[in-house]
Amino acid sequence: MSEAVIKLENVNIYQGANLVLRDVNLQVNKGEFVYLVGKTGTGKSSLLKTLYGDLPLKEGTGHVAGFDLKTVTWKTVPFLRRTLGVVFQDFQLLTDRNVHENLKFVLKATGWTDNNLMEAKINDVLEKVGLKSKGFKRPFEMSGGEQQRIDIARALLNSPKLILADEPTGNLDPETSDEIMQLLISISKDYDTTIVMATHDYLVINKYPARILRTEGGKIYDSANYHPESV
Ligand SMILES: Nc1ncnc2c1ncn2[C@@H]1O[C@H](COP(=O)(O)OP(=O)(O)OP(=O)(O)O)[C@@H](O)[C@H]1O
Repeated sequence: MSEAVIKLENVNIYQGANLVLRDVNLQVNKGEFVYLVGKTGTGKSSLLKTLYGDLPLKEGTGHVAGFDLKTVTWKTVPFLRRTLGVVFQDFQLLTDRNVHENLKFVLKATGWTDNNLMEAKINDVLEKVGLKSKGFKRPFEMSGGEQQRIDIARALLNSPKLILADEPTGNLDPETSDEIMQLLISISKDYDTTIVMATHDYLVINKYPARILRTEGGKIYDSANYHPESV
């Protein structure tokens, strides 16, 4: 049987008093790659924030990577975040440290203490993203595509079950976007990692077709529920 990494039932998502998405029922399984599309302001980021515990779940039930979103508090949210990797459009790397130091900072902040294990892990993730020789560089000495790879390397540090990516190709040229997509897809395949990727990039979606969640008019439409033969 497929293992659910995300399961939302009858969820209503609010920003303040505003109901942004209503009656969300969604299951995403281990190793699945899913796009999240929709016009600006229709709730893509709000959904992602709910999944990583940045927006509290007020109505409905939700489970992410084994965590019950209803019971996640400010005390337990760091544990949820450790089982997730989050990748943003703007890379959010520390500019005063080189790549290696950026990655080590995250490992220490998430409870790693053994220096040898940390070094091995940093090597591992840099190799996966194809930047093994760039550990000494600072973020501003790297191209946008390289910075995005580092951001992905950072997301991989704690071997996440789920990666949430908010427009990871948003600032990149088509060729570099393509390379980042190939990297994300290979991560999903090689590590059986579930990936949910918010994007406006239809070039990417057409080239790498996958299940699509679309936010529109306060609802989520799921291509997995679309069966033309039953219409
Ligand atoms: N911090 C906030 N406080 C109040 N309302 C917010 C907040 N963040 C977003 N909203 C509102 O919630 C709705 C959904 O926003 P959200 O950022 O989830 O959309 P989005 O689909 O991710 O948009 P984009 O494609 O521009 O990133 C919008 O009406 C927005 O104005």
